Amino acid sequence: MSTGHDGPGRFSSAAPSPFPPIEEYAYLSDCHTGALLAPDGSVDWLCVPRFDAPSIFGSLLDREAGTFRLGPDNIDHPTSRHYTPGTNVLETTWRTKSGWLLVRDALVIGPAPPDDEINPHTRPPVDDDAHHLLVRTAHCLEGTVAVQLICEPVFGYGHTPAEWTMTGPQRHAADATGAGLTVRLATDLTLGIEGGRVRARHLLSTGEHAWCALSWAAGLAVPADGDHARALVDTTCRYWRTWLAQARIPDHRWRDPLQRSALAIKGLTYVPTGATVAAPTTSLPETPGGARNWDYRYTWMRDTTFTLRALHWLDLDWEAEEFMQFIADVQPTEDGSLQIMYGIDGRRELTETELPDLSGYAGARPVRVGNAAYSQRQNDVYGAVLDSILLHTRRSQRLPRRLWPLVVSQAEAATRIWTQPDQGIWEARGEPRHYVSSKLMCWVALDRAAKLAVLRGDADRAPTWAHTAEQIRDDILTHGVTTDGVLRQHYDTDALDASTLLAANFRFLPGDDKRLAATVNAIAEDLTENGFVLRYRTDQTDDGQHGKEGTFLICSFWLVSALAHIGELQRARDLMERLLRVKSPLGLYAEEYDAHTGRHLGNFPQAFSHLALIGAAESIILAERTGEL
Ligand SMILES: OC[C@H]1O[C@H](O[C@H]2O[C@H](CO)[C@@H](O)[C@H](O)[C@H]2O)[C@H](O)[C@@H](O)[C@@H]1O
Repeated sequence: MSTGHDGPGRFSSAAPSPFPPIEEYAYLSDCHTGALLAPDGSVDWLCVPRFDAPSIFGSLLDREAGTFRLGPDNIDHPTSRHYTPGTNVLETTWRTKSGWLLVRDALVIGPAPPDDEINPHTRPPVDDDAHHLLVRTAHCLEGTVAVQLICEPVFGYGHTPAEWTMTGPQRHAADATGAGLTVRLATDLTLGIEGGRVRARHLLSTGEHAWCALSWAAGLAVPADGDHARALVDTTCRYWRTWLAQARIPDHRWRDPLQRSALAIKGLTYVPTGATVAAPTTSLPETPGGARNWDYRYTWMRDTTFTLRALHWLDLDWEAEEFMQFIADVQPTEDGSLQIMYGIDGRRELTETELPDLSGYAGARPVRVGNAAYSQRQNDVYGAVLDSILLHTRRSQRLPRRLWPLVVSQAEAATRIWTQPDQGIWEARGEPRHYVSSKLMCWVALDRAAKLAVLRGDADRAPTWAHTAEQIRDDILTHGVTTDGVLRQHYDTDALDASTLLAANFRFLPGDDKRLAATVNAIAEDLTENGFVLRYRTDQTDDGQHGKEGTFLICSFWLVSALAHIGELQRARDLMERLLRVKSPLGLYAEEYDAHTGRHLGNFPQAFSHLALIGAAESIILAERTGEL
């Protein structure tokens, strides 16, 4: 593989980076896998058949690891890009010297009922309707445009170039094979094989259409013709709109970002199991050119349960139903507690390895697959799960019988471990510590478990769990607060940590508590860069990593919620508006934001950022409506 750089993390100053900025990618999803599209019309990331499979288009991580372009010849910058409203279908408009072209891209999912049958109160159609098909249509709006198609898969994360064979007599379909996988490209253009790629070029005039589709479905089913291809794009639009129609999105000036966040989150869901990935990518760097590169294509208990919390507020409850099944089915560890993360199919082992042949995004190495965090002890996980079960129980007015053993085992696990150090919510790879946010989430675990026991009428367990919750609370307020009355990162430091903002989100402390106000203000003043929140200062924290990182978007959104909770509504609104201004051109967020360069950093799009956006908007909107939270 080419490195495209002259040393780790160092690009020649003469040549601009060949990697588009992370925030310029568009995201498509069929709820089995996701694709990232660069502004020039190239699919730079696609793993098939599902999120955690090896990539077939991996240019995101190495410019020679495979790509698939459809767009005008000789022009790289579109005039505009937007999602078809209410969908995860992309529309790109190009203006060339001789004409205008519209390209639509969809990872096909559907069928959905016709628009007039949308009923927000009924369950949507069975939504495992992915076609395992990427459809791309082109329409010349005016003049003439030379359309170029280049499809160059490289299988196994850039390892195995495709071997192409034409299928059928007309050179309108070809199969690419490599690493035990075959995908089929079909089009109305005339294809030519050039080694590991196929290419086509065709002049379209006003009103003319072209299409292509890539299939990895069983039987490699492809559209019959252009009408069918366009109908599949429309089907996909209907699918997303049908899904979105179930949501109760407040009629507020933030309606658009709320909708986009809901669509992004749903697009991170793996429908066969109800699990969500933290992000569809691996190894987009948290430090430019650096080594903080992780694989996020797994389901973290924390990320998913926080996601469900956000979706509940939008009345999107079916996702919680599915995920409850998932957690009831996954295999716990030997002591009965849940792992902190699983594969999207419930797999327990996520062994981390490096792919040394890949250059990494803009030279950021290593590229990792798997995630060693899976075997860590992170004591917040029980609270995240039990909070989610309580919320779900209240919303659905029933506690499914099969979840009760899980409630008991997680409450017992939290009771057993809350006094012990752990790796914390940030998954530090240094020494285990007595993290305040981990203990706070253990309090959440026992507090929510006690409430669930009351709902179930379990008179024995409810008081025991409530008593343990009180013990944890006392312990935190004794050891977890500095002499300035601020919640600290862990018991042996006075350093700040944005995860202590969860004291507001999970109502560990009431809005008028002085310690909460002191913590929120300290974080706003001392843990920010240009007003955006760091999760902690890397020079004050033993996280087992090197190098600085950007501000963490979830932490900035948490600060919005916390400011609203302590009654600082105008400060909350101001920060929310700033955060909305730094969204990507298509309304998406990565994990981090570099407050100095304005660039997004880390995996993209990131569920954490979008779920916290919804939570922050909720805090402000509720406060605006009622004058209280
Ligand atoms: O930066 C260190 C850690 O980064 C990842 O963890 C982060 O992402 C997780 C998924 O969104 C999230 O649950 C966690 O709170 C974040 O700190 C990475 O997965 C870890 O391996 C890594 O140590």
